[in-house]
Amino acid sequence: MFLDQDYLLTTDMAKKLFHNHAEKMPIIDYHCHLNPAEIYENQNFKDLTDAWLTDGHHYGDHYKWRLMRAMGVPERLITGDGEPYDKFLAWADTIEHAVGNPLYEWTHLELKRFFGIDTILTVNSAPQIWAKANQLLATDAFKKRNLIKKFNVKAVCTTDDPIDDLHYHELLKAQEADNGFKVIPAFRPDKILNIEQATFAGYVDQLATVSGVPINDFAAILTALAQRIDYFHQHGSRLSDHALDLVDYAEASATELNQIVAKARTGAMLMPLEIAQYKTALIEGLMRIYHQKNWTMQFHMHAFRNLNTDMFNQIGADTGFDAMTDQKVGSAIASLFKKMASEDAIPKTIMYSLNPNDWLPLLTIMGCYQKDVKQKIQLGGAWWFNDTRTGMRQQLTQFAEQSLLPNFVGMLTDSRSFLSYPRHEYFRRVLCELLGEWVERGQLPNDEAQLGKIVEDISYNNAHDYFGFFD
Ligand SMILES: O=C(O)[C@@H](O)[C@H](O)[C@H](O)C(=O)CO
Repeated sequence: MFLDQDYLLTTDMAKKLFHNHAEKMPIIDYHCHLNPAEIYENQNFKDLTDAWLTDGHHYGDHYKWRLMRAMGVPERLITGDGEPYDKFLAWADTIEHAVGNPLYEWTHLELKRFFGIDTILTVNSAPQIWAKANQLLATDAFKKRNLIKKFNVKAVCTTDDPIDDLHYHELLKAQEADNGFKVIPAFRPDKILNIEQATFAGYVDQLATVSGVPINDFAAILTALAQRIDYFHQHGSRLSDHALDLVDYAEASATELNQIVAKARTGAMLMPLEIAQYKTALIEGLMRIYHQKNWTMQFHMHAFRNLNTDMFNQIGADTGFDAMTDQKVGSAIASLFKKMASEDAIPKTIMYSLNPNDWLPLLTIMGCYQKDVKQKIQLGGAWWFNDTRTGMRQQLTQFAEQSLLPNFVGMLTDSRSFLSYPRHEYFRRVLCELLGEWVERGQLPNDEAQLGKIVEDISYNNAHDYFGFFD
């Protein structure tokens, strides 16, 4: 039956693995886009539209927005100034047509798990669901921090700019014992990496001011970033994240790098080679620092961002107008890791690619550099457009076929919504379903104890041990 207790659990072993092992495990959500200020302010959502579709801070769920556009919903009812109930009704109409899309299951899982609503969301059922959900959203139990607590979340990693003062992380640290979960900043230096962006010159000046490091050459950029990494480390950070939309590798001398930085700071257009040389050197410099501090580095690769120029100009980035690129990744990543391995300066690394065709090349390259730490280098969970049962099964299967799946640090929400924690349940069900199938085919022993330990480790224990957030 739809989303019943054995949903996705197609074998006896799958049922045992989920109900006896996965279900009880806490959550470490090590990559998301929740706003730390919103976590600290701990308000209630105004209504289900505020919680699901947009919270006014432009932190809305663009996964939903994308589907609404496919339904022909006018933009005013998506990111515009439409009435909240009209936006919700448009979402109800959209979700009726989202069969086979994970958002159909996620939406109804969220209604079940947060609100106790088993009714299927349709245009006809929308009024009653709107009324019941909004009534609950107004209660203390639905304050934003309580939504996190409800799912036994032990750590939330936000995505933060190097010049952020982490003020809200400091305030939340003081309340950590009461909250029962950590809010940990992840160091996301996209703005200093993206030298081709018009914002680069101004951002370098901001970085110099915040770090107190005068920046007159390339080396000073890394010195300033090292200072900010220390600041993040003092605030509990142990994790960085890089959006590498294109992945190129090109070496350069110190003189060439200084010339590239100087040229970029004038606002001049750079050549592709210059961009690749700068980004290669910056990533290498950061890898040395991360390795020295025992941090984990994440690469989010091959997003084709902001493909609708008109909409980007109107409502900005991360609004549902992205895709995946088909650039080949292997040679650049192999060159980078070969260079850094020669210096023994590869940090713990999790690599995600938006294009699943990259996963096998990446897994084979990772196998060349595993060292010292259990599963030091990992293929990241099925990301964004791959955050589906199909994508998860492929990522888990290829991870297992090329390396050691029991060492995987598991899933993350990567979400802007406080209601997304059932995505961990969805992932854990897919994992248990897959392991159960392997047992049924005789590929694995029918050993609940052995497989149950693996499920508990992938669900929580591996992330706890790998990231060092609790050390
Ligand atoms: O971290 C990223 O670059 C992506 O996750 C990006 O933020 C995207 O908007 C997203 O949230 C996909 O889930």
